[in-house]
Amino acid sequence: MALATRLARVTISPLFDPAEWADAAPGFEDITLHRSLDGRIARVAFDRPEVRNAFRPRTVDELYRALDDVRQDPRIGVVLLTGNGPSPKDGGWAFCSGGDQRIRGRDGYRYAEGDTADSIDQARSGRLHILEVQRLIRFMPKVVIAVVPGWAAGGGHSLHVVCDLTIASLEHGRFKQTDADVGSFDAGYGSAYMARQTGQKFAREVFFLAREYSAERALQAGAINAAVPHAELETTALDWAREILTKSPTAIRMLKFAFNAVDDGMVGQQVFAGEATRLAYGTDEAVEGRDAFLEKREPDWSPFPWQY
Ligand SMILES: CC(C)(COP(=O)(O)OP(=O)(O)OC[C@H]1O[C@@H](n2cnc3c(N)ncnc32)[C@H](O)[C@@H]1OP(=O)(O)O)[C@@H](O)C(=O)NCCC(=O)NCCSC(=O)CCC(=O)c1ccccc1C(=O)O
Repeated sequence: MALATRLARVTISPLFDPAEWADAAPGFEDITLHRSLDGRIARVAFDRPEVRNAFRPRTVDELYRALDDVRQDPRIGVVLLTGNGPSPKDGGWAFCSGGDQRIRGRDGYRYAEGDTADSIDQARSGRLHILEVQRLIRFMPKVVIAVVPGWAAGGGHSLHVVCDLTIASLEHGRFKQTDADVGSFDAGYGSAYMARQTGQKFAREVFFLAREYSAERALQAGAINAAVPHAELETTALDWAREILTKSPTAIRMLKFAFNAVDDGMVGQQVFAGEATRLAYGTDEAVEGRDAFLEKREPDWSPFPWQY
């Protein structure tokens, strides 16, 4: 979007309550990142409403940086992933409409100075690193809530699927898996994990027919957690986030990785096991093993029974 148009937008979204959030993190062009005033909730938002929040490589780079930043912030327990809006062009709302088709090349999505194919940087190869963002969401030990104010389409649909929870606007939330319309296919979490959530028949319908579904229909299918009045979307998401923050961080972390493990194969086991090992390091028994090594003596396991 041209700088003048960006400056002309006085609020990033009517759903965004400035009283809840500290100043935006600087340095991003295609997304916004805010932390709640108490620093415990992050709001990461696509900020390309004029193209239904489609992502280009720069968007994905920024999204990865923002999510990794909040992943490493020990104060943050919940991340709201959403889309700013509405579109200044036609008032339409979007969570995300997937890869920006204007700069899609034969080897993935291309870096470009401007918005269109004529400004593609020929020196850089195409990317499909939204999949890296999917993995970051999947493996971060925090709850990620997709807050869907409008369209979740294509790769944007996949992103909502991979988030831990989804809350959508009753009036404007729309779900459409357009991959097969544009010769793309998310053969990973976007499809297989969706089938886990809703069952094979509905997931195959969503992908094979690429129809449009309302938030109410998505709720009925078990694809989302809640459909709420548009004006209450972000306040509801904040309420859910604050409720989650009343829980034990360790319990939530272990639960997320336990939910993941069954579908993530040995990587899922590894992630869960890594957290279990860290917990075990906190015991006197593990401390004895470390100390014995450092003191060049045999470990004394006698104080530690073979628990059952
Ligand atoms: C989202 C729509 C259904 C919304 O329809 P509507 O409300 O009628 O709005 P439009 O008039 O169509 O759109 C307004 C405006 O936005 C432009 N636009 C919308 N989406 C895109 C987009 N994705 N890229 C570029 N531009 C977009 C649109 O052209 C209009 O511009 P004007 O200049 O005003 O005319 C509808 O817009 C729609 O269907 N959009 C396309 C959705 C789509 O097909 N997305 C790409 C799917 S493939 C993908 O996402 C990447 C692949 C990928 O990520 C992936 C690949 C492999 C494994 C995993 C993945 C993964 O999914 O993560």
